[in-house]
This record gives sequence, structure tokens and C-alpha cells, in this order.
Amino acid sequence: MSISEQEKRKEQERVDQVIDTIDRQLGTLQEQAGHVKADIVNIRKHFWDDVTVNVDDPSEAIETYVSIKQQAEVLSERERRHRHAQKRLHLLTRLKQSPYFGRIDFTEDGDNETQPITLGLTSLLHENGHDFLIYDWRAPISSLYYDYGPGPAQYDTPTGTITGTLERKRQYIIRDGRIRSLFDTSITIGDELLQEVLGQQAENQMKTIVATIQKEQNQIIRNEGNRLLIVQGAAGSGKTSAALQRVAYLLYRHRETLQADQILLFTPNPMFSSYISTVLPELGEDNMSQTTFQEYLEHQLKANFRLEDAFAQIEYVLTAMNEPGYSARMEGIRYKSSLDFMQLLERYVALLKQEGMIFKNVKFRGKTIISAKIIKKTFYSFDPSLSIPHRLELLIDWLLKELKKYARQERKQPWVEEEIQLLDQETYLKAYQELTRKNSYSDDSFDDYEQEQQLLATWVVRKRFKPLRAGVKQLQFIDIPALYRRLFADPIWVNRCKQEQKLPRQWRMVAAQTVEKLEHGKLAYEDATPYLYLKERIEGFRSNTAIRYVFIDEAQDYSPFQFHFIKQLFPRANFTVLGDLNQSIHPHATGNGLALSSLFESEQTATIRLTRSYRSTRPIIEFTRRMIPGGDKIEPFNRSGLQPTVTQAANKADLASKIINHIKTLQAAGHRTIAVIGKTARESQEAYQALKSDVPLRLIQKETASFESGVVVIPSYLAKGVEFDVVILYNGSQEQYGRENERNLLYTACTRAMHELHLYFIGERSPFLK
Ligand SMILES: Nc1ncnc2c1ncn2[C@@H]1O[C@H](COP(=O)(O)OP(=O)(O)OP(=O)(O)O)[C@@H](O)[C@H]1O
Repeated sequence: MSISEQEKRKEQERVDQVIDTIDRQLGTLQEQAGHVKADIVNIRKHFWDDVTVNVDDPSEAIETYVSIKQQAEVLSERERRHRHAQKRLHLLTRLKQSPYFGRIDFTEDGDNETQPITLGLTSLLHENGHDFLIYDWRAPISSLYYDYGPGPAQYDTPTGTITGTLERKRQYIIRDGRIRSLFDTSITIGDELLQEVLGQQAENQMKTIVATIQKEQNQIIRNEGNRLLIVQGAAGSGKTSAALQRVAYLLYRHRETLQADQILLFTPNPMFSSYISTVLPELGEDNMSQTTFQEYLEHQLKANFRLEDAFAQIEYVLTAMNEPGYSARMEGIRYKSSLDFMQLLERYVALLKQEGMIFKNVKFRGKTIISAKIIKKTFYSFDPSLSIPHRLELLIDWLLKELKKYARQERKQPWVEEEIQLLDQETYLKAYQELTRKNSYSDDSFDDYEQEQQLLATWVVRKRFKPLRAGVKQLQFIDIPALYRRLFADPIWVNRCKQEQKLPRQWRMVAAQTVEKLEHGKLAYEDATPYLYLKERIEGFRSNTAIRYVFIDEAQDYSPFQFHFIKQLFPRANFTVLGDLNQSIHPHATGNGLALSSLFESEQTATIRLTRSYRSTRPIIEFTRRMIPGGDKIEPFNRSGLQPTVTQAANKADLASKIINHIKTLQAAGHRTIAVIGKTARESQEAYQALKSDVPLRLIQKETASFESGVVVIPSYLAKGVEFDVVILYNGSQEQYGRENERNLLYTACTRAMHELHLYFIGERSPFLK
């Protein structure tokens, strides 16, 4: 039913009234913010005026402390108010441009009055103080808008479910305070609006989707009460978008108790982190913490190893097929990513409770002062029913006492005397003062000299022992690398731990490869998590209890071992895990579901599937879904566009020249972000060299930290999660994408395209394109 002109006018009048209210509130808020700011400046300027500083007399010192504390509290309260006001000002300014995007007319059962409810980015209260002119999109009642079309409807509130009838659902596109379009819709949220949003050009930052959240996405956003929420969704189905709006929802829903830094998102790479970093601020919230699993591993391991990263591992997997030892390494990768290997490590730890711990000698000035043998003997002399970490605590106490004894003896060594002679004047003076303070000086100058020497010797030795004591407290006397290495170097140990389990067929080779790397101070990516797990199980898990929600995006690229490890790192957290098996590109992917089945009890786990894909035009989705088994279940959002093209090139020179011409045509047509996607870093480098003299472009590498518009060359596995106006696949040949494990890579690359997709190949085209 079309909306009459008269009604449209009335709608614009309402928008105008709302904007007037926003203007008034903005004015008041600006004034208040100004006062608070002046207050802050004033307090900072006169901070010390109102504080009486007197530290000589103990009671006055306490008073001084209290008065400083009071001043600081007043200041920090004002600063908090100022930050809050700034945030609200920012939101209201945005609201003024586009006050709301939706309206529902709802009649609650038992009530004969219909309430019009308008939804926007944040709530706006009428000046009467109790009516809402705009409801926050995250308010309980706003759920109706996303979940229902006209007819019976209900929503949950903290106090129960409210039922009623939704009389009307209307959508608005308001820009700069003017209604640009307006339509009534049924169940799905305005195809018109989605068409408009999705038809726009790619940006170098992800956008918010609050005006067009779809029903199944809303379920993800508002899910509560599960320890684990699994989202399995096709490429472009809005998994990342739903995750980010969910973060905003959680921050709103639990605003009294939850801070943004208690939410942690694992992202696939730093560029992706930068790509999504503006979404939360746009929604008026602080950003959650973000990290990559690689960053975590590096932080933990870089002091001891040269750590291979996940991308170097993928690069190896995709380029080293003809190197010796390749198939053994692949077997090793799969095994070390499995829960079988985790169990094997568990049994290893159980055995270590009885015997076999490996310690390092504690050395001082190159000499062993407490031998590994004695440490081991002492460790196993403690009550065997105590856990390993508990016994290590006892061991630390014992070692510190031993060090103390040793330090005392050491004071008489000639090196100490030599160092005393080299001490500076200031230290001598300090010793003098110390002895004077203690009234230790006598009239006997020989005695006095002795005393001074003793004190200086104590200081010299203490200083030299300091790193040793710190090392003991940090458990540096345990030889974790040797413990891990032994599993691969000593068949007796691995056989004791494996019990009925089957080791990889080429175990001997896997073991030899592992030992060889460890001996060179290297740790392969597949060893990093198991190594850390062993370390944590021995030393005691250093878990993070502050984090309340963990989000894992691109979850198909995590191994079962990694999931279980992450779970133990965050014992108090609820998990939201988002992935697409068809995009799994890591060699450790199990291929049968996200490796999550045993992570939590089934009653604590919910799974939501997204099958509708929004990123690409219908022709692109119809083309890409043919590349993967079960692709027919992916539903394209009905957006028209050009058919993808597949073009053969005669050779590399021809390929480069064809692509250069194509990029120029695309740029002339107004496309801003164009990605030439190579299979690997190696191929992307080659493409970059071939194209760079004719078109300005940027090569994206694993270290690249930010995402920019323009023409880029990017390896397929780094393009995860991001999107471009146009994708040009550099070489979709049989040679590059002929093996089964290359299918997902091709699919991932092609599904990055929003509006146009063009593939080139040399020789035979990939079988997945036939
Ligand atoms: N409800 C929606 N309204 C508007 N745009 C949407 C909606 N859902 C998804 N999109 C858009 O679709 C595109 C893909 O979304 P997103 O990146 O969240 O998908 P994804 O499932 O994480 O994709 P992939 O797995 O391929 O990385 C984005 O441009 C996003 O803005």
C-alpha cells in the first residue's frame, strides 16, 4: 500500500519535531559540558591550592594524603562526566542527521491503545521526562522490529514476555534531517533498504547494519544464556557484522556491569582488526579488546623461540608439495592439532607427577650452584599427592632459601672485593649513612672498615643475585623445551603416553622434523599451542578471569586443540564462535564441523546457521556457490549485477597486460576498491611486480596493518573477512587451484567480491571453475 503525500508530510513534520528536541538537548548538553570542562581546568590549575601538604608530622601526613585523595576523586568524577557528555554529544549529533530508521505500531494484549515506537541509534527522551521519542535499537521492545511483520508478535523483557499485535512496520531513509524514502514492509526488513545499502561501494571500514538487521542475525545479536554460541554461515552472510552488533548489544544490555575491555575478539589478522575498528565507536560504544591468536602466541613464546606464524605455515603447505618431508609434516600438523595429542600431553603430565621432570642447573657466574639433579630430587621429595604447580611453589621457596645461603657464602669471594673497589662514591656514602643511622660505628677504625666492607659485600652480592631470584620466581629452572622435545626424541616416553592411541603413520619422520626445529631454536606453528599447553599444565594455567565474553571470528581456521586451549585461558567467559567451513584454509582444519562439539555440554551450546548471503550480487553468488559442495543451500540476496567473467591468457605477459587494461576500465567506470587476489604471498608478489609499473597499486602482506581503498594485490588467505567492489582473480588455473585443499582458497577469494568478479587463468582452468 502506498503512503499518501499527506502522510509523508506528517512524517517529515515529526522528524522536524524530533530534530528540534535533539537541538535543544544538544544545546543544554553543550552548555553542561562547557561547565564541566571549565571545572576540570580549574581543578587542575588549583589542585595544590586546596591541599595542605605536611609530611613531617604523621597525623598531618595522613590528613595531607586524605585531602589529595579527595581532590583527585573530584577531578576524576568531573573527567568521567565530561567523557560521558562528549560521547552523548557525538551520538546526538549523528542522531540529528538521521534520527531513526524504523517504526512499529504495537498494541499490547489487553491494551486498546496502539503505541508507535521509533527506533534509532540511541534512545531519546521527550522533555516531559517519561515518553521515548526514539528507542535504542537494542531496547527489548525494538526486537519486535527485527523479528516480526504485521500480525501477532511478542518480545522478552527482563520481567517476562509481552504479547500483542504489530499493526504496522515502516522504514525510513533519513539523511541530513530529510526523509529520502519511506515504505511499509512485511516480515523481512525492507528489501528496498537492503538494496540501497548493499548497492553502495566498498569502504575501507566496515559499516554498521542496525537499520537492516535480519531476523536470524537478531537471534545471534540477542542470544543470552549459552556458554557457547556457534554461528555457521555462508560467505557474506553477516557473521562478523552480527558479532559486532552483538558486542554493542551486550554492552547496552549489561551496561551496569560490563565494560568494553571485558570483551575480547580474536581476529584473523591485524588488517582485519583495523577494518572493523570503527563499527563500535559508530554505534556509540567503546571498542572491545582485539587480538589475533598469533599475537598471543608470540607474546608467550618469543623469548624462547623463533616462532613460525600461521601464514608462513599456510605458505609452506601451498608451495612446498614437492619438497622432501612434506607429507610427514602434513600428518604432523593434523596430529598436533587434534584432541588426541592433547590427551597424550595430559598423560605425559600425569607421568611427570611421578617421575621424569627435567630441570636446569641454577648457575651463578658460570658455575652451577644448585644442580638440576638436586632440584629434581627435592621436587619429588614433596608430597606426591600435591599437584605439580603446588609442588613447584614449594620448590620456589626452597630454592630461594638455598640462594640466600649461597649468597651469604659468596660475600667472602675475591670477586666481591674487586667489585667493591669499583663502586662509586655515592654508594660508599650511602653505606656510611646507613651505618651511621644504625649507630654501628665505633672508635675502632679497623672494625668500622670491616663493617663497611661487609655491608658493601652484602649489597654487591644481593644485586648480582637479583636476576637469579627473579628467574626462580618465574620458574626458569624448569626445562620446558627439553620436556616437549623428549616426547619426540625418546620413543620410550611417547609409547608410555600414547597408550591405545595411534600415532601418525610417519611418526618417526614427524618426530625427527620436530626435534630438528627445536634444536635450532625454532617452533613450528603446529607446535606452538601444544607447547604452551604443556607449559601451562606444568606451571599452572595462567587464566584470565576478567574477560567475560570471547568472540572468535573465522573460527574454521582454529584447530580443536586451539579451541580447548582458549577455553581454558578464559574460564569465566561465554564464547561466540563464528565460521564457515567452506572457507577453511588451514591444514589442521578437521573438515567435519567447527571443532567445537566437545567444548561445552550440549545444553550450554546453541547453534545458529545463516544461509543468506548479502555481500555479493546474485550472479556472483550463483557463480561462487557452484564451487563448493552443498553450495546450493546458499541463498543469494536478490541484487542484480554483471555476470562474472573467466578469461584465458596465453602467458604471463599476456595475463599482466589483460589485467592492466581491465583495471583501467574498471577505474574509469568508478570502482574504487579493486583487489587482484593471488593464491599465495609468492604469487601476489609476482602479480605485483608484473602490474605495478602500469597501475598504482599496493601489495598487502601479512604485516600490513590497515586497509585502504584503491587497487591492491593480496594473497587469498589474507583477504579473509574483507570485501572489495571488484575482485580479479590473478590466475585461476588448474595448476594453482587443482587440489582439493585449494578449493576453499579459491572460494574464499572469489566471495570477497561485492559487485564484480573476474577470473583469469593460464593453461587449463581450475576444475572448480568448470
Ligand atoms: N543485515 C544486513 N544489512 C546490511 N548489510 C549486511 C547485513 N548483513 C550483512 N551485511 C553486509 O554484508 C557484507 C558481509 O558481511 P560480513 O562481513 O559480516 O559477513 P561474513 O559472514 O562475516 O562474511 P565472510 O565469512 O565472507 O567473511 C558486509 O558488507 C555487511 O555490511
